[in-house]
Amino acid sequence: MPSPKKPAKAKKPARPQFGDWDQPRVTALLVLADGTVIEGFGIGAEGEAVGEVCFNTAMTGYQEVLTDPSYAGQIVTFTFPHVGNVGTNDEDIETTNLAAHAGVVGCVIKEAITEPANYRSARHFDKWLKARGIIGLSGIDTRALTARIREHGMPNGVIAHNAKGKFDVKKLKKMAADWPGLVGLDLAKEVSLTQRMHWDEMLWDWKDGYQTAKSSPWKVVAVDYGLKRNILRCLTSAGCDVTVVPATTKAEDILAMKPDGVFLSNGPGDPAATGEYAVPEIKKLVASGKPVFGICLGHQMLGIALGAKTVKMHQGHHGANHPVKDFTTNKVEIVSMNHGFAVDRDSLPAGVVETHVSLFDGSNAGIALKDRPVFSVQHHPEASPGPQDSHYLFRRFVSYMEKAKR
Ligand SMILES: NC(=O)CC[C@H](N)C(=O)O
Repeated sequence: MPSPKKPAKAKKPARPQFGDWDQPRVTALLVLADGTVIEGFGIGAEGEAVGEVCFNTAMTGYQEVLTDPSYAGQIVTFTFPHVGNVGTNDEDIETTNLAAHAGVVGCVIKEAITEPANYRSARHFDKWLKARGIIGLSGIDTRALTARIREHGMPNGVIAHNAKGKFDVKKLKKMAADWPGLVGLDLAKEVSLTQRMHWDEMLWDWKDGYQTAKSSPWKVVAVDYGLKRNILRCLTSAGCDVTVVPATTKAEDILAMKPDGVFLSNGPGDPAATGEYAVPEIKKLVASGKPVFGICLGHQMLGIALGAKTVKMHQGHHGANHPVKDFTTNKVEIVSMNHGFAVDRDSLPAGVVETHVSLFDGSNAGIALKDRPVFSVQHHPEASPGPQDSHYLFRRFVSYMEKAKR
């Protein structure tokens, strides 16, 4: 009897392509502290990381967002669906501390990453994420996640990527639930430069790229709590000769450098937790009478140094189209924002005025001392990414230095 024909061996399905929508395989998870598990495709580095999950509504500038040290301890969900499609380059990195992995621990995007299409692109976004150790997840309904954050606040969560799709979900749930969160967390000195650095690069120009400053009459010391490079470029382009110093630098050492003004940078973590190395030193800098300008974390810590309190926000502000009103000019500017804490306006002591307010939710966006050239804003006037409406603040700082010198 003829032997029955062997059935043809079933063809193994092709290995799922990276980020392929039709493939059912789950290679990444976002596990929230309340036990919610969101399944997606892994991108970037493999591993697990815990952080606070927030959303950012900017339509451009993902590379700047992901290298902004203010995002340390956070997982960013991009509401714009196409992230990664213009690739990455070495010029759009925001952190000053290239040695440290300063910035987000994870990112969540909707669509699969396409091949990069931009003349400035040097590297595929996926490879870049991997090289920076950023764990990513794609292919989920980022609108639903955003709506959830808007309603219930920013949850703590774990982002996990495993190419084999193997996860210990119970362990990840515990990891997310056990993480104490950003309140009380001091992260500024983790991301700060550890050595002084001189800065003379100006803002990017379409024709010439980054140029070096030729004349910089105003000597500024910038304290790096997680500084963004574009802030330094804005200072340089406004005529400042900038020396960046580590977060832990003493006020005496800063003043010994004889600056015309002192700049307090943005940065990650809880402003009320930065401890002895920041707020007490800022108090001394204010007492010196020198012009002082603070941005974001610098604004919040200046607020504390002046006697105000900071509070944790419900969903925070992370985007590039937030309206803010400047009471000193009565003008509205569209700004870039990235913060989860805010200065409580009701706690502002006598002598400190509110100069700016967020027109989204009425939260404080700027303060100034009545009798001294000391001021700060909650938003990011360097706008990287974002509109440039607030660049005038760097000129305001220079005008204070001019006045102080006269
Ligand atoms: N961009 C910043 O400087 C952020 C400040 C602070 N870490 C916050 O979340 O509010």
